Amino acid sequence: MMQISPLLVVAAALVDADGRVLLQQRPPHTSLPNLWEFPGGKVEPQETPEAALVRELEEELGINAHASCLAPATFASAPLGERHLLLLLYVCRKWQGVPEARHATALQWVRPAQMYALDMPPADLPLIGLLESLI
Ligand SMILES: Nc1nc2c([nH]c(=O)n2[C@H]2C[C@H](O)[C@@H](COP(=O)(O)OP(=O)(O)OP(=O)(O)O)O2)c(=O)[nH]1
Repeated sequence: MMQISPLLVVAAALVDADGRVLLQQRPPHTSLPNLWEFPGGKVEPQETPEAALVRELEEELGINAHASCLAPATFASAPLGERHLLLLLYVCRKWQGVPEARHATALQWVRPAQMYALDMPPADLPLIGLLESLI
């Protein structure tokens, strides 16, 4: 039987007071170039998912979120090249600081319904519907 090692990734739907969600654009020379994604990244060994997301939000956006403000929302399970992606999506409405694009090419705040018109990773598409009903 083929061995598949799942890749565990955590990501956040940061929601502002107007019900808009922050997306960041992946740089051109990465995998999934130029696509709009939820901020986040891989969970390192020995790290809880929440600690990983707190770390990624600080590294990628320079904001501080408390683990207790990360509400598990939904997940995606999808093939990703040779791997299999498990993407845990949290909703976060409270953080400190103003997000700045430290890794991404650009940031934008969008309503969930607007996400259908953006180029997002295929794994993210099933997540949009839930955000529409949640936010
Ligand atoms: N952060 C994030 N990653 C996503 C989303 N959708 C999706 O398929 N991914 C994938 C892209 C990457 O393969 C992986 C996230 O890990 P990453 O961004 O740290 O990985 P990477 O391969 O770009 O970077 P590297 O650390 O390997 O250089 O999950 C999403 O909405 N947000």
